[in-house]
Amino acid sequence: MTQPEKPVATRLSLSQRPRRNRKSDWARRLVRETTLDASDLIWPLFVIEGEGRRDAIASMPGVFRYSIDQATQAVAQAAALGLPAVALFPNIDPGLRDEAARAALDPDNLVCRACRAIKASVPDIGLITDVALDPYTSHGHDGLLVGEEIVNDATVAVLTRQAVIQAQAGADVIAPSDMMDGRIGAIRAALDAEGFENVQIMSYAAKYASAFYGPFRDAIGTNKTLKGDKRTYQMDPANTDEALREVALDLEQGADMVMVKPGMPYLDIVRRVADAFHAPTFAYQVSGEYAMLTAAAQNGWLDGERAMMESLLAFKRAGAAGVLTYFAVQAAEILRRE
Ligand SMILES: NCC(=O)CCC(=O)O
Ligand SMILES: [Mg+2]
Repeated sequence: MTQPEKPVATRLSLSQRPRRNRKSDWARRLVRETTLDASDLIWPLFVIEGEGRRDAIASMPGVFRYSIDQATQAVAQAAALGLPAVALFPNIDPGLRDEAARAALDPDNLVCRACRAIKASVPDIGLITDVALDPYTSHGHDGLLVGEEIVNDATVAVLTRQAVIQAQAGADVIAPSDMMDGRIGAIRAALDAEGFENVQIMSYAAKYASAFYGPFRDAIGTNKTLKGDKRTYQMDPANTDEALREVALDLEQGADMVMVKPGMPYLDIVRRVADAFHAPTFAYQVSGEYAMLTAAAQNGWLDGERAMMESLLAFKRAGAAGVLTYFAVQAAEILRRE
């Protein structure tokens, strides 16, 4: 066999060598365009009745449903790590779910009690509550079901009341995730009329009918009850201009912040929304995204920490002001260490 010839290197005459700016850690830090900070992260957490409970969620390893006492402790820890806000999602007793979502309007429901407890012991963290009916309906939909239809305007009337009750319980930010038309304006008017003009609205403005919500439905217990799908109110994953129209409407109606959901598969939408409106734009890295990354890491197929931090940075690079992520506490711990 003949020996392969050794290639002869000639020095290329290049005026630009982009690798120069990558040659060392300090050089990379010097030219870095995007940074990630604990202040960019919002932690969604699940609450459940009882005491001393931290129930594991099988499809979301490392995520728990907390009874109010445990949630309060967990939120105190989140505040100490510098997280600016948490978002509460209740797992309501199945016996309290009905067609009319009555428990959503009970000022002593799980979420309202959790708000009061958290506000009393961790006053300096932002408290975001979810406005939608899915945790409270027997059919698992975000709105009222009449025949086969999720009825818009009657649902908005309930959501408006739900928002006021949450504000009364101490919520700092109302986050409607239901995708009914006109709910932002109706909620803004009701909050103002009740003296809550300083309560913010973070609108789930472009929320897609996505397969990536599966583990969340395990967490709040709607996977088994949900009848049909949510395609008559959540957006078609094929659409992008429509997201801009949805965001425009919510901003006109009084949204202070807007959200795109899911996150990673929709970074193009985040970028378009951020560029078009220059309004605080958030992304929700949803349960299915968390589950994928965590499962791959647990199998040793991904470096979990690096993949997590890279995914969070990607939201910032796409133009997001911040990210709702189940990784918030883990990521904040890493950021503190660095
Ligand atoms: N309204 C909140 C959600 O639907 C969250 C979905 C997820 O994390 O999969
Ligand atoms: Mg809308």
